[in-house]
Amino acid sequence: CPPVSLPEEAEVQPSHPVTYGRTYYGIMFDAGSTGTRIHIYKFIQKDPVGLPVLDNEMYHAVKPGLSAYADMPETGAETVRELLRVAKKMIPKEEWWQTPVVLKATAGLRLLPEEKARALLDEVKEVFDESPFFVPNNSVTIMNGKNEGVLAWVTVNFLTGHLYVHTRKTVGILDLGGGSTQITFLPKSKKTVNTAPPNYIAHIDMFNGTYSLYTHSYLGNGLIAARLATLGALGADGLDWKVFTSSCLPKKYRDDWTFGGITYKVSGIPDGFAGYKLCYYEVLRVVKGIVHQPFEVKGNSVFYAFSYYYDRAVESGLIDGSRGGVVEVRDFKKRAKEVCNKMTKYRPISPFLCMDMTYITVLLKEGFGFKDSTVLQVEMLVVIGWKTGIGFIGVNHLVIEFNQVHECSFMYLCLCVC
Ligand SMILES: Nc1ncnc2c1ncn2[C@@H]1O[C@H](COP(=O)(O)OP(=O)(O)O)[C@@H](O)[C@H]1O
Repeated sequence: CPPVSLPEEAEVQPSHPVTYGRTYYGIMFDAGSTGTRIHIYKFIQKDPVGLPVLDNEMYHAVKPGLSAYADMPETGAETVRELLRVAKKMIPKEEWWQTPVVLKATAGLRLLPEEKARALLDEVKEVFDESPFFVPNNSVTIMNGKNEGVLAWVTVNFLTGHLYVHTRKTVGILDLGGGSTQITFLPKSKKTVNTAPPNYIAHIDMFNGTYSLYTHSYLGNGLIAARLATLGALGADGLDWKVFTSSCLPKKYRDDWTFGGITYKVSGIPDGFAGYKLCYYEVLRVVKGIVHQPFEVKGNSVFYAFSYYYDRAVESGLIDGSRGGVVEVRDFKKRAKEVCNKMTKYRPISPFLCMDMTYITVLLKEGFGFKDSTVLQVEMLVVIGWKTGIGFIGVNHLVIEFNQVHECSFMYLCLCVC
């Protein structure tokens, strides 16, 4: 039973290879804060007037992300070169020259000083230029947070069958990355739009209409960046000797922990206290006064939550990893309390599980202002190319054509590899 319903007009393509028609390939890199991922697509154009459809996707990932190489941009770009080797193996040689290669970086590079991010992008561009693939203009860029949120919204609403002409009933999205977190939904009430900071409203053109979405990307509020902020390690000096402590960590825990290429000494508070309550107040500082509460979020909208919401919900046993599941905000809170108050039991999973679960709880409740009873659909979004909108998306094992919405004028949706 697929976890999402199909759009009414959607036609699911059989997964067996189609052997006729013209074949195209496309390469998309998702340069996230915690890893760099390559998606290699094979498209087949069945008839000369139609859009190409997805026949196959190949995926490969490396850790850490590009931002870990902030001081060694050439080494960072080498990770991209390695991944391009995979593409060379997968794509027939005679197709290389017309296979576009694109890289979109997200929060990891947004968090770096501009000149360091620039150096990384330049090195990657050089690797692209040296490759036999087709390098379109602006093929190596940082995607802005607004587009990241909007694309995720388009993706999930397409998959859940909410994207059609005159659509009104849609679902919201909550994406928790390593460096940033995004919230996007289509407000039902005017008050949500009028009370939001103006730059939180994105106007998108779809199906010859304009939709005003509430969307924001909070840079530094991704799960891993929030750990640093909770520990007070964000932008700190004296990293050689300082030990960053937290009551969200097991008392006897002490280790080196690396994020974004920087290593931090972190520990619990050996002769102090650990547990949910103290942890709650520690992580509250990372959220309070930073995250805006949209007027409407207290209502009954449906939200899909993915990325680290999904990862942690699975790890803490809230949902089944193969199916995803429906949870209420209070379930995250209940599980956070349990994990924090029984840290030794959960330590083998991750010493950070208490901090992470508490952060998720605080972000949802104190940050966005969700009620305990708000229902979240927590899914693994195996998104194929959502960041470039190349056009095909899958949730769990379901892969759907995206190109029936091509009549829209939304640029990402309309971008196709041809
Ligand atoms: N192809 C993918 N399919 C499903 N989840 C993914 C994929 N790529 C990344 N993720 C999830 O995204 C999260 C990490 O986000 P990341 O992209 O590294 O951070 P950011 O968006 O803040 O730069 C993790 O929860 C990871 O499981």
